[in-house]
Amino acid sequence: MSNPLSFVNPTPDSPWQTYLSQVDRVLPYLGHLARWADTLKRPKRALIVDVPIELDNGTVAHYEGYRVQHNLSRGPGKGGVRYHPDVTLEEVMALSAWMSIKNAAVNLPYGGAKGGIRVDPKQLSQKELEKLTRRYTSEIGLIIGPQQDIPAPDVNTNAQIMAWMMDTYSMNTGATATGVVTGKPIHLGGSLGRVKATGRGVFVTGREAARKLGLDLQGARVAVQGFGNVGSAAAELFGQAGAKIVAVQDHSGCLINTRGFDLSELVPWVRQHGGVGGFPGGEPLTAEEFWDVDCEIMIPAALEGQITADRANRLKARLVLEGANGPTLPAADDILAERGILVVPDVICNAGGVTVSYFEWVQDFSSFFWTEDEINLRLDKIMQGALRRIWDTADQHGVTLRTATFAVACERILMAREERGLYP
Ligand SMILES: NC(=O)C1=CN([C@@H]2O[C@H](COP(=O)(O)OP(=O)(O)OC[C@H]3O[C@@H](n4cnc5c(N)ncnc54)[C@H](OP(=O)(O)O)[C@@H]3O)[C@@H](O)[C@H]2O)C=CC1
Ligand SMILES: O=C(O)CCC(=O)C(=O)O
Repeated sequence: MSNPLSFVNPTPDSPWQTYLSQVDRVLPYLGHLARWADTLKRPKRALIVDVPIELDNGTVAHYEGYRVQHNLSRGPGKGGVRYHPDVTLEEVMALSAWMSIKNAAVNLPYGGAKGGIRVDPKQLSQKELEKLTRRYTSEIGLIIGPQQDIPAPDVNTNAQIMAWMMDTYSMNTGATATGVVTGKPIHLGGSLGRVKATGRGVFVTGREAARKLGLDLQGARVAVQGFGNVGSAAAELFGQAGAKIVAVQDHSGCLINTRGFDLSELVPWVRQHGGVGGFPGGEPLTAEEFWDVDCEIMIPAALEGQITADRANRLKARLVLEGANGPTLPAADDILAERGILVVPDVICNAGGVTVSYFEWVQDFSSFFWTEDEINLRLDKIMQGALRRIWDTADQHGVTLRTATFAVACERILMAREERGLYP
């Protein structure tokens, strides 16, 4: 059970505890900035809101919603909104903190924020989902805005939900504010390339990491957990590069196909049926067997805490690409490092989404829109440059890519904190 009233006493094995232990590991590399490190260990601001809606059957239901702004030293808050029955304040705190690190690692002019509602959206009608989104947006309207904090999609949220958020915020403030959220539909100020951007970033960082390992993507076997926005887009790009997607898993099922799935059939199947379960082009596996699959690349692209110590000991992959936020527990991280399995951490691996969100925000301000080629080229360049800098830091200190990413990012955040000073 989470302890929502304390920033400093995390629930064991919670995402917030994982994040705090990742910060502790970077302290030796922060030099004089380490004196500011406690700034990173508590969010700047955490808002809990009650979201009441009238259901289609006439009853009133209350949902708990959150928006946490972890750090705003480098710019407005930025980060997605998650709808999931397991969302807690502690989880949103961790997700917002990872956004601070991620945005700084890629050198975007943002702080870190994240939001969520504890709800199973699959139980709601489209009308109820719209009411929930609009009420939540009004409640967090106190702290969001194009220059304050800019939400975006995350698990179980999408362009339609961003459109409702943008419309609600605009109605409440009296002017259309396209820059208040990113990940919008294209004709409402959305950016080309945003839907697949996170998966593209996973692919770009994965391709660079594979090159370093001397791992040929042609014929490489890839396992993907979570076949939603991130997992499916990454799978398609690896497929196009000649890799074989040999195992996929989500809540609806877990499948293996050692010859490689036909993605031109699997992707539409998932769109139509809501999950991989029942897809005829593969053999069923148990959820636990997924972690034993023979593969070169493992892409966790679902939720936090999936790679436990036990699973880390069993993993066959040479390369783990963290499409999800926080998929690896700290003990598992150590085991993977000892076993020589390279992990490209979430805070750089899945930064492609927020990078194209940044492009969207910039395009909205200038009302001048770029082509998809321009977006993908700029994304590739930024991701490759950020990864190169992180790799140099890892080599310099002899640390993992995760600690190196934290070192680069925390230095940028704390330098901004120091230069801005403490007093109003
Ligand atoms: N969207 C984005 O731009 C970004 C997302 N991320 C991160 O990527 C991850 C996935 O997000 P996204 O693809 O957007 O979300 P989606 O809602 O599009 O997809 C989530 C996927 O994960 C699956 N899933 C959820 N829980 C489990 C579980 N316990 N075991 C197996 N599969 C599970 C879902 O399956 P089912 O529907 O069956 O539950 C679904 O396939 C999250 O960690 C998110 O924070 C990171 C950066 C940006
Ligand atoms: O696009 C964004 O602003 C944020 C995406 C996000 O939530 C994430 O990177 O985890």
